Amino acid sequence: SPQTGAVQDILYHFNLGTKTHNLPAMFGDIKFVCVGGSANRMRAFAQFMHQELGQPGHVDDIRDICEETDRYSMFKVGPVLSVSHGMGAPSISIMLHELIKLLYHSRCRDVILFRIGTSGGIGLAPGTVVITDKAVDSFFRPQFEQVVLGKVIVRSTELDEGLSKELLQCSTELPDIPTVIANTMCTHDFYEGQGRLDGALCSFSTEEKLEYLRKAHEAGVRNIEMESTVFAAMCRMCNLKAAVICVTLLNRFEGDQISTHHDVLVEYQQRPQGLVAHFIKKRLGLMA
Ligand SMILES: O=P(O)(O)O[C@H]1O[C@H](CO)[C@@H](O)[C@H]1O
Ligand SMILES: O=c1cc[nH]c(=O)[nH]1
Repeated sequence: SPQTGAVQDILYHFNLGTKTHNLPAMFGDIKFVCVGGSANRMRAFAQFMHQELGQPGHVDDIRDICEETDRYSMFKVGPVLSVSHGMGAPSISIMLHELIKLLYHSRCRDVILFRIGTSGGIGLAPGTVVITDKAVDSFFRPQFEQVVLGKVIVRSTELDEGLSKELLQCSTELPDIPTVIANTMCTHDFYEGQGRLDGALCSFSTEEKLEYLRKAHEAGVRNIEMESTVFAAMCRMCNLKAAVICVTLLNRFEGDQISTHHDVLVEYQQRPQGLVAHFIKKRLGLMA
């Protein structure tokens, strides 16, 4: 970008900057970045990684690097950065602009990014982990459209196939993480945008909903969430290896409401985290 070499760069939503912080000293050793919607999940993931990597100190001492702002949360555990991105494309897009600049200013090399999230499944048992093959839009196209200067720019959402396969291999080495590689549909809404009948507004019938989900299934889509296309597109444009790993909370052929018990949902959310932790430990040569 023409501006990243400027005298000062302020990463406003992180409350970090090149003049105020020694970014290479703070982040220069980062090799893995994990992102997900919720700040609490990303804190829990950092605490989990702290244990998994046998880091010194107490988990309760892992502080939110962005605590001065409540837009995003960020935690660092050795070579792993865990960052929240909120819900939807605009929120993750802003975060990724600043994250990618942070990695650039910190002179990080060979970083892998993972989105560890939740999703609605299509024809899968709840709790199944989906590693994204193609991230597709609501028309099942593997692309992300961004309006720039009043014009639509179309970017490819292709992800790293080798990385996805390596993650699938990791899932076979762990107990109780049913995992598939499949297409993920990214929408701009949780309710009507995902064909839900239970929003404040609904403009279609049950049969029309099911027909859309069937079409998605035919296009190889097995889960629906709200950030994968922009995440894939931005990482690809910046030559960063990336993967999307989301657990399904329900089977959308069977309903719209997420009525599963809270404890079960918490366990489901830990599945992508366990998978990525296993991958990271293998990459770091920490497996027995
Ligand atoms: O589990 P996270 O990462 O929050 O992501 C999913 O959950 C949110 C909707 O509940 C959307 O942001 C969707 O993409
Ligand atoms: O159905 C779901 C569940 C989680 N996240 C989504 O975007 N959709």
